[in-house]
Amino acid sequence: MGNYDALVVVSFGGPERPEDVLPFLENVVRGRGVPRERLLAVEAHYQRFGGVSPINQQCRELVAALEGVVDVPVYWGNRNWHPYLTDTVRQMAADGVRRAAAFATAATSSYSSCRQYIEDIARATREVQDAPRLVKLPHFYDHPGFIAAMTDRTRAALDEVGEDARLVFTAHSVPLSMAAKSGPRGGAYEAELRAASALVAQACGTGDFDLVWQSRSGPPQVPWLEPDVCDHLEELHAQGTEAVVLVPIGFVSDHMEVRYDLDLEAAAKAAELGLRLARAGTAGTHPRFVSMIKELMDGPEPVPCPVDCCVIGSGRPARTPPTG
Ligand SMILES: CC1=C(CCC(=O)O)c2cc3nc(cc4[nH]c(cc5[nH]c(cc1n2)c(C)c5CCC(=O)O)c(CCC(=O)O)c4C)C(CCC(=O)O)=C3C
Ligand SMILES: [Fe+2]
Repeated sequence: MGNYDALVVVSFGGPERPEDVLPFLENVVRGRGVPRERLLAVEAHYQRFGGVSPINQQCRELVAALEGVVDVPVYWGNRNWHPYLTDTVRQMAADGVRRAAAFATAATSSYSSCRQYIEDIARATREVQDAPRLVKLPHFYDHPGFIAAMTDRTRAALDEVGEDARLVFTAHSVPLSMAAKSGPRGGAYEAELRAASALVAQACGTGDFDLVWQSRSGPPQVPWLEPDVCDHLEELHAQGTEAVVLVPIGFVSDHMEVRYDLDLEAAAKAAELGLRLARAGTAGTHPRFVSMIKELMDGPEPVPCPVDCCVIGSGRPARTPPTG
């Protein structure tokens, strides 16, 4: 059983001032072969929001909600921007924390959504003297708490746009090479997202749904998961679909990918096509999502991922296209 003396939320991080946007983006893509044009395009997304990513405020709200539910101190640290996980772990050590549960704000298996958080945790505990032990809580893509929260959000969107709407689940695209290497046997990223989507669709009374991808990055010659959400809206429109609910099943809060790529880009595409569109919320601080985190802490000690699980080559997505 749990037996933790603290909880730490481990997240992606984001800038909160215009001048921090580019340094943040450079942290995210360091060594990943993302073209400069893509970086500058994404910089413009952040600047359109005043240089403020919504993700940090959402993490603060999750921490506040957790403080009302768990009976140990709750900390928060990021991969790509302040507060950095290493600084948080240093504070935890100073506070005398010895063994903490680590909740990463990503539900699925893949290098980006799991292994990279394991590496972040390992680096932070290595860099800090007398660091507490951090135990990463297990994946939760099919946990009843996550599914209940997403079902509630999806039902609310169906109420908004009409029960006849088609359910279109979306998640962050990743390179095909990363998707293939996810989970202990490969292919887990897509399989887990499809399983979560099916559970939410079923709870909304349908077996009929699509799973599509968004926020593609990387060089154009490297293949990523498809179809893209906007292309899919065109396809649905061509087939006579009149209403769509977009469900961001691959994200746990309404951060920049959701606000920009869905609420601006996909919404503009739907308007152009004359499709009725509603976007379901993310789990955020839904009470069932928050209580799920406590349940994960109270559950059995998680079995660590196998050492080669979700590892991609040098630990990075392929930078050159496959040949042949
Ligand atoms: C699977 C996945 C998740 C879900 C799991 C999880 O949540 O962890 C996720 C979440 C997020 N991704 C985010 C932001 C970005 N992701 C980028 C780039 C990339 N994402 C990738 C994958 C994922 N990303 C990949 C394979 C890349 C290519 C570069 C690389 O191989 O690493 C870039 C670079 C610019 C660009 O888009 O090209 C940015 C700015 C934010 C914060 C948003 C905010 O600020 O509110 C969040 C929560
Ligand atoms: Fe990302």
